[in-house]
Amino acid sequence: MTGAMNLFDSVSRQFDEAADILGLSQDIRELLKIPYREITVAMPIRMDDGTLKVFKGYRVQHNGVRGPQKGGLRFHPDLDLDEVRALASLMTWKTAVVNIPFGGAKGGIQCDPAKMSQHELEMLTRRYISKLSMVLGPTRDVPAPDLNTNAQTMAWVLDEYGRKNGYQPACVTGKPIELGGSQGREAATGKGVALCTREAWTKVLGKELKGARVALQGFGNVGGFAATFLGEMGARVVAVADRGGAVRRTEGLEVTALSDHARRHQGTVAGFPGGEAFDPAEIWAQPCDILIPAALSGVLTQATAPAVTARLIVEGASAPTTPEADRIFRDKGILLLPDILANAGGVIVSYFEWVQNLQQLFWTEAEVFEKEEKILLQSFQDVQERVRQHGCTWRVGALVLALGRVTKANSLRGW
Ligand SMILES: NC(=O)C1=CN([C@@H]2O[C@H](COP(=O)(O)OP(=O)(O)OC[C@H]3O[C@@H](n4cnc5c(N)ncnc54)[C@H](O)[C@@H]3O)[C@@H](O)[C@H]2O)C=CC1
Ligand SMILES: O=C(O)CCC(=O)C(=O)O
Repeated sequence: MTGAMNLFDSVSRQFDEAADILGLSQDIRELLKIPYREITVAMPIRMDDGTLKVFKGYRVQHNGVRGPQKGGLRFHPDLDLDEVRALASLMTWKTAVVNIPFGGAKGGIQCDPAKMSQHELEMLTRRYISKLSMVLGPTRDVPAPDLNTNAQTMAWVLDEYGRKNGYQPACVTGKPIELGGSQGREAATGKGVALCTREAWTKVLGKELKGARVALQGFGNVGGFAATFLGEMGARVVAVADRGGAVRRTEGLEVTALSDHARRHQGTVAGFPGGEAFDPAEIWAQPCDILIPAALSGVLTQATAPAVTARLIVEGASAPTTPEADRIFRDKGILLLPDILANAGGVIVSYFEWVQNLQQLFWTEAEVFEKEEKILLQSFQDVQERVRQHGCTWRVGALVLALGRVTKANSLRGW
């Protein structure tokens, strides 16, 4: 989805920039780049109309030197092994940036959930987990929600894993509260995006958040909650695009009404009466101060980046920016907060969910949000320190921090 360069090459290029700063040797680079394990599974499913369809699923466990491997499960028609590999490596760096005791993994199924029934999705999720359960588990690899998956999907994961292994709620995070999920996990990623946006906008750029114009691609779990929290902080959400359409309003969209509309219209903002419709492909050119990609990978490219007028970009999505677009933003003086910091709120609260499950404890939402903010703000400062020290971008600064922690763990283990 990144054009000429595949996503893993693109992520590897970013890795090399940070590895150069740290002076990492070729063998250590190889050790850190090559995933521990990559699995492809074929899943035959009897569809509701009686036909048999074979789906492809993937799980890449990139690195487990700092703890069990951790990362989401995504459903998308264009998903392939290369994309999952790239996203798995980003999880290793993300858990290291925020210093939680996990490695990195990612998985998914090549399917279009918009064209499938709940029953078909349940069968497919169960088949996927049944094929992979021997490499999953609370101390091995712990899945979570990602693009087009949610708490219900994680409930099926819990149930299917439990068939072979007994009831182990810590085997998956992002579960419904009723099944041992954590308060605050659903909103956690969007909350983290909003907190990072606030820190960068007010403390790094020295601007007022009240009235600042925000445009978002994606209004699902990440984009929807990010918009809600930023609205509460006084920002103006002026444009939102999703798979179904796009709406804008210079004076600011009413975010609560927009969320209600999306809930009642198959998750899309299309047709919202409180704004003007526009072509979703035009989202990057919308006049705004803060731009938040919160949907797909590889969407900010050499072709789309020149149109961006924002002063700050906050990556809610995983890997939305290609290296070419990164360069364009740097040259234009646009500050970009990378995914491995900006959207880490989700995995931070997944860590809290795992901890609560292992201890059979339940924390309140206020406790969860307070702890999330503490870790995220510390990580923000840690990255900022690397940026100052090396005069680099925030992406490279975050990677320098992460690679430092992972290589240290490697060497302590004797590698
Ligand atoms: N859910 C989580 O906790 C985390 C998610 N992320 C990342 O955030 C991104 C979004 O994930 P979620 O919000 O969980 O997914 P979601 O499935 O809840 O929402 C996805 C949103 O993207 C929109 N979208 C899909 N295709 C589109 C297209 N072609 N053009 C424009 N919009 C499109 C959908 O309409 C929807 O609004 C992904 O890149 C994911 O990796 C990162 C960290 C954690
Ligand atoms: O909550 C988690 O474990 C990981 C979510 C995820 O896939 C991500 O942060 O990109």
